[in-house]
Amino acid sequence: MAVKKVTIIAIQEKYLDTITKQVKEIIGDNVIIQSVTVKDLQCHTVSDGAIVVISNSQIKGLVTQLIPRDCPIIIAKRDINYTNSKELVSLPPGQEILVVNDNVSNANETVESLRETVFEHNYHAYIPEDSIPETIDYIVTPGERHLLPQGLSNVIDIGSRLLDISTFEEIINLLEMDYSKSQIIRRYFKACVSLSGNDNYDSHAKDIRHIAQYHFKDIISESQSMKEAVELAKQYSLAHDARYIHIGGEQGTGKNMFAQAIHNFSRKSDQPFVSVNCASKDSDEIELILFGAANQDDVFQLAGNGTVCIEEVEELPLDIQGRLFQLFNAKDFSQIVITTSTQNCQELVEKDLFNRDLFNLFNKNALNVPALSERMEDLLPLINNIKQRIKRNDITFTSKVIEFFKDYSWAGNVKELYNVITYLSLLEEDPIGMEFLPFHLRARADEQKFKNIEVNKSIISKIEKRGFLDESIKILSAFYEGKKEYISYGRNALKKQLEEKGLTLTEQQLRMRLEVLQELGLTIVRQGRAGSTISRKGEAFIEDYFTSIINK
Ligand SMILES: Nc1ncnc2c1ncn2[C@@H]1O[C@H](COP(=O)(O)OP(=O)(O)OP(=O)(O)O)[C@@H](O)[C@H]1O
Repeated sequence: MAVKKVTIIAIQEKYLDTITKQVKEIIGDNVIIQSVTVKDLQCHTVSDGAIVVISNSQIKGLVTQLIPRDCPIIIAKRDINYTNSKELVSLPPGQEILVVNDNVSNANETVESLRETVFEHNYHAYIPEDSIPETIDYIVTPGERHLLPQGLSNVIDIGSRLLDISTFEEIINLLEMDYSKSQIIRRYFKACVSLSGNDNYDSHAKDIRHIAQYHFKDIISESQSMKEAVELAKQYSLAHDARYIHIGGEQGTGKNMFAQAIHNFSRKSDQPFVSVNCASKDSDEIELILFGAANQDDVFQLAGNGTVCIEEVEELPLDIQGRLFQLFNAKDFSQIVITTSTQNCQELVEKDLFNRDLFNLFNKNALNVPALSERMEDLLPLINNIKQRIKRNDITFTSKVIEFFKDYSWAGNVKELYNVITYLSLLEEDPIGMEFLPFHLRARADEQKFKNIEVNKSIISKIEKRGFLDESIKILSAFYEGKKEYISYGRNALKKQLEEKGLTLTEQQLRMRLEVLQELGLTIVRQGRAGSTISRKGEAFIEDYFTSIINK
C-alpha cells in the first residue's frame, strides 16, 4: 500500500511550524508530513494523492491552481490551545479583556471561543477602526504579541491557535486510519500540552536544507545599493581565494537567496549546497550538525566538495565559534563556507560576544544586503516579482497603499513584503485600498491608543493610591495651561494659581503632590527661577484624561 502523505500549507512560516508540529504529534507516527508556505508552493511541490490541509479558506483559490487535481483539500478550523489559558482562568472574574489578533475576523473568532470556555470575563475584539474601550484590564493575544507596542505589562499571550479536533477527525477519516475517538482525543490533548507555551518554537529550528534554487538573475536589484551588493557577491563567487564569505543584513533581506546565488555562480555550482540555521538550536544540536558524531555526518561532510552556508552565525555559542575557527584552520577545506548574520558582528566582537578570529576570517570577503526601507527603488519591482510568483499579475493597489508601502518601515524586509502581498492577493478586491491592509500594518498607526491603556490606567491608580487624584489633575491642568502661554511656575506662583481655581494646599501638601507627579514623569522640575512645567508625558496624560471624561 502506498505511503500516506499529508501536506500542510499556510502563509506564515512560524504558524506553519506550530501546526506542523501539532500534526506530527498526533498522526506523525503513521504518515509522512510535509509542510510548505504559500510562497514556496510550486506546481510540483505536492505529490499526487497527498491530503492537503490549508490553514484558512482564503488561500484555497491560490493553492488549488498549484496542486494535483486528485488531492483532497481540508480547510483547517482553529481553536485556542486551552492548556495555555491558565493565567486567564486564574484571574478574578469580570475582567475587561481586549483580544488582539492578526485580523478582525480572527479576533472575533478568538473572542467567541473565549466566551464559550473562559466565560467569566468580558471580551472585546480589537478592531483598528474603533476606539479601544476605556476600562481594559488585560490584553489577550493568541501568539501575536509582536503586533502590540512594546512595554505593555498587562498582556497575556495564550499562544497560537492550533488546528481543532474536528480537523483531525477529518484528516484521520480521509487517511482511513483506524483511530478510535478516544484515541484521537488523547493524542490531541497530549499535543496541546506539548505545544503549550511553545510559540518560541522557531521556523529556524528546521533541519539542514539542501536547496540552491536562486541565481543572481532572480535577485531584484534596481537600486544602486543592491546592484553593488550583487556585483560584490559575483566577484566573491568567482574569486578562487574567497573561501569564506560573509553576508550581513536584517532579517528577510535576502541573505539566504544571496548565498544560493553565490553557490550557483561559483566553481562549486555542480556540487552540493548545504545550509544550516544556527538560531534557536541548542548547543548539543548545533554541535552535532557542525562537528558530527560517530553515526552522523557533519554539514561539511554532507556538502562534499560544495558549499556550506551557516546562517545566523552570531547565534552560535562562543565556545562553538572557537571550535569552528580551529576546524577551519586545522583542516584544508575544499568547500566554500558562507556565513550570514542579522546582527552587526563587528559590534559583537567589540563587546566580546563574538569570536574575533572567526570574524576576521570571514570578514575579508563580506557584503551587506541593504534593508528594504533604504532602497525604495526596489519596492515596485519586488511587488511585481511577487505578483508573478504567486500568479496574480492582475491585482492592483490604490496610490494611497503604494504611498503607505513606501513610508512603511518593513522591519521584516522582503519576507514581510512577500507575506503582505500574498495575503492581499487572497482578497477579492481590486484595487486594494488602505482598509484591506493586514492588521499589523494598520496597528502601527494605533500605537498611541494602546499606550494610553497602560499609561493612563497605571498613572491614575498610582495617584489614587495616594488619595489626591483630583488635586493632581488640577495641578497638571494649571501647568498645562501655563505651558500654552510659555509660563512655568515656581511653587509659590503655582500655589496662588491653584487658590484662584479654588484649591488651597499647604506648602507641605503641595510639595508632596509635586514630588509624586515628578516621580511619575508628568512634570519637569527645574531648580531656581526657571520654575516647573508639565512634561510631554504629562500633557498626553491630561489630554487623554479629559477626552475620556468628555466621552463618558
Ligand atoms: N532582492 C530580492 N529579489 C527577489 N526576491 C527576494 C529578494 N530578496 C528577498 N527575496 C525573497 O524574500 C524571501 C526572504 O529571503 P531570504 O530567506 O533569502 O532572506 P534572509 O535575509 O535569509 O532571511 P532571514 O534572515 O529571516 O532568514 C525569499 O522568499 C526570497 O525569495
